Amino acid sequence: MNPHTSDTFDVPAVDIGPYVHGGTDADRARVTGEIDDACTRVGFIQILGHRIPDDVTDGLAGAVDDFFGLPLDEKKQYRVEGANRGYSPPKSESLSLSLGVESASRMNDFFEAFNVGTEARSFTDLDLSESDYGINLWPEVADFRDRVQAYYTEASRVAGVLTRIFSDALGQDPEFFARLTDHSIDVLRMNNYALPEGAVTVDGDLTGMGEHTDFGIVTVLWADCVAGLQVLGGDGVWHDVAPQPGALLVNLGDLTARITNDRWMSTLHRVKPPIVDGTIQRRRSVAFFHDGNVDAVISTLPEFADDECYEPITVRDHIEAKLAGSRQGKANAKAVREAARVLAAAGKQ
Ligand SMILES: O=C(O)CCC(=O)C(=O)O
Ligand SMILES: [Fe+2]
Repeated sequence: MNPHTSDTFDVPAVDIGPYVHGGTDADRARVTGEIDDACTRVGFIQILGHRIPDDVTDGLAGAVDDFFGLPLDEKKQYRVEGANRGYSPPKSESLSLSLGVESASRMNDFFEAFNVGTEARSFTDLDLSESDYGINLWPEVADFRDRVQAYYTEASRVAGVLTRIFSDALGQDPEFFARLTDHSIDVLRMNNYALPEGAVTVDGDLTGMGEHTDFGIVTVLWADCVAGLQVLGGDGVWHDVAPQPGALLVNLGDLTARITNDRWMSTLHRVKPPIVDGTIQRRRSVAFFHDGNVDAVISTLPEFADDECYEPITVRDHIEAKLAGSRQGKANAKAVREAARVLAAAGKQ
């Protein structure tokens, strides 16, 4: 364990079963109370009772292995310029710039990723632009598409259950989040943290994935059991976090923090995979980002508003500013609150 992290950090576990397969009002009230507590204190939750079948997650992990096992030159054929889709090679992104923290003069994150997501054309009754959503590019890897889509469907279902719980936990009408997400920009990002033996010196700046907050409403994260994910606690210290057996890690994104004026937390996190005998231990994760309708205006609910409220913003404008940071190196000047938290923690690393 990193000497500057601590094992006393608790990511609360919540069994959402009563919202997945039914339960009494009291069971549901227990779930909303626990979710409210976890979102208020931590912003990360271990979710149990999600009922994603093991064979679906096994299929996802196999698809991830098959794709990232391809030679780099082959993977690079799946790059898509200008859209949040396809392959991102190591060191093509710098997540800390999505926060406007000026730590980087080059792209420092060594993760490689493959993104798929919701396409505008799947909403046949709406006039949406593919430039806001993106067209998927599927690699020529046997059964990749079927295996990834099977998991995508499940992750999307779980995100829907979570936002239903959020509506109740925030005392809103049950359809509050459904209205913001009925043509949501959703992206599934498969991450692989691995560099060939001897290929790299992990110096001060190079990192698995730089510190960031997630951009949207909620993220559903599957990760293998290799250490590396670190979460910034309320104590200003980075803590190691791994999923419990059978659990998915869920964290809130910036848009939910805006809706609640930071009563619920969009928590900073980063990935530093362990280095054993000079080699980075391979780690895999798959994040399902549920970001909301491109044209939804995200405003703070009146009951959480105060003098320092966030300005209303469309999902489109918010996501564009964040991606311009991580992908194009344009520091996001609007992430003032998140950047301040990273800088405050810097002295404690
Ligand atoms: O790899 C992980 O555990 C986290 C990945 C992550 O934070 C992200 O993709 O936004
Ligand atoms: Fe993240």
